[in-house]
Amino acid sequence: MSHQVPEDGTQLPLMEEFYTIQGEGYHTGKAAYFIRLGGCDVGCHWCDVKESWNAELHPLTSADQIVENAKRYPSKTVVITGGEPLIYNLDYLTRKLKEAGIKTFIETSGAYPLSGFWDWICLSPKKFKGPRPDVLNAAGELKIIVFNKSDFEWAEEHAKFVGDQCRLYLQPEWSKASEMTPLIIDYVKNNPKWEISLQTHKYLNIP
Ligand SMILES: C[S@@+](CC[C@H](N)C(=O)[O-])C[C@H]1O[C@@H](n2cnc3c(N)ncnc32)[C@H](O)[C@@H]1O
Ligand SMILES: Nc1nc2[nH]cc(C(=O)O)c2c(=O)[nH]1
Ligand code: SF4
Ligand SMILES: [Mg+2]
Repeated sequence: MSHQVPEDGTQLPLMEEFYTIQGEGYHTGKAAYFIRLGGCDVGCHWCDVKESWNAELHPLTSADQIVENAKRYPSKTVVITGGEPLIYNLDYLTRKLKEAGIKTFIETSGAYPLSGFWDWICLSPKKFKGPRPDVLNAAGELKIIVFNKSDFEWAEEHAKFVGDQCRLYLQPEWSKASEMTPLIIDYVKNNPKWEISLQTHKYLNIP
C-alpha cells in the first residue's frame, strides 16, 4: 500500500490540498486548509473519495512543501484527511505545522496507530476495519456514519470506548441522507448526548 513512502514522514502521497470551510462535525463552519493524503484499505463501500484509495496514484510530496503551502492561507488551521492519513507517520508534518503556528486537525477511521501532534482528532470508525484503542482514547469527537438502522446500535457500542469529554455525532451517509436524516433527528431527540452532523459543504456546493 504505502509503496516507496519513507517511514520518517518527510514525504507523503498528496492527493489534493484545498482551502475551504470544515463541513462536518464539531468544527463545522470554520475555514481550514485541507490536506488529503492518498492511500486507504478500509474499503467503505459508500466512501465518497474512492479516488484516494490507491496511494501510488498520488505523488510523493515533501512535508516541508505542504507546510509552506498551508502557510499562505488566512486560517491557521489545517485538516489532514485522506484516504486514511494514519497509514503514515504524521509526526514530522504535524511538528512542522505547529512550529509554523498552525493548528492540526485530523479526520481518521482510527484503523492505524496514532502518530502526529494534534489539536483535534475526529474519529469516524468503520465496521470494515475497526478503530484502535489509542485513537479511541484521544478522540475529541466520535462521528458515526449512519447508512442503515443497525448503525445506531453500533454507534452506542463505540461510544463506550471514548473519553468522557468526547463529543458524539451521527452523520447520515450521503446517498441515504433523505432516508436516514429523519431517523437521526428522532434518535438525537431521544438520546441527547448525541448530536447530528451534516456534510454541509455538499449542500453549499463547496469542496
Ligand atoms: C473520506 S474520509 C477520510 C478520512 C478517514 N479515512 C475516515 O474515514 O475518517 C472523511 C470523512 O468523510 C466521511 N464519509 C466518507 N464517505 C461518506 C459518505 N458517503 N457519507 C457521509 N460521510 C462520509 C468519513 O466517515 C470521514 O468522517
Ligand atoms: N468542506 C469539507 N469538509 C470536510 N470535512 C471532512 C472532509 C473529509 O473529506 O475529510 C471534508 C471535505 O471533503 N470537505
Ligand atoms: S476509511 Fe475513510 S477514506 Fe477509507 S474507505 Fe472509509 S471513508 Fe473512505
Ligand atoms: Mg469529504
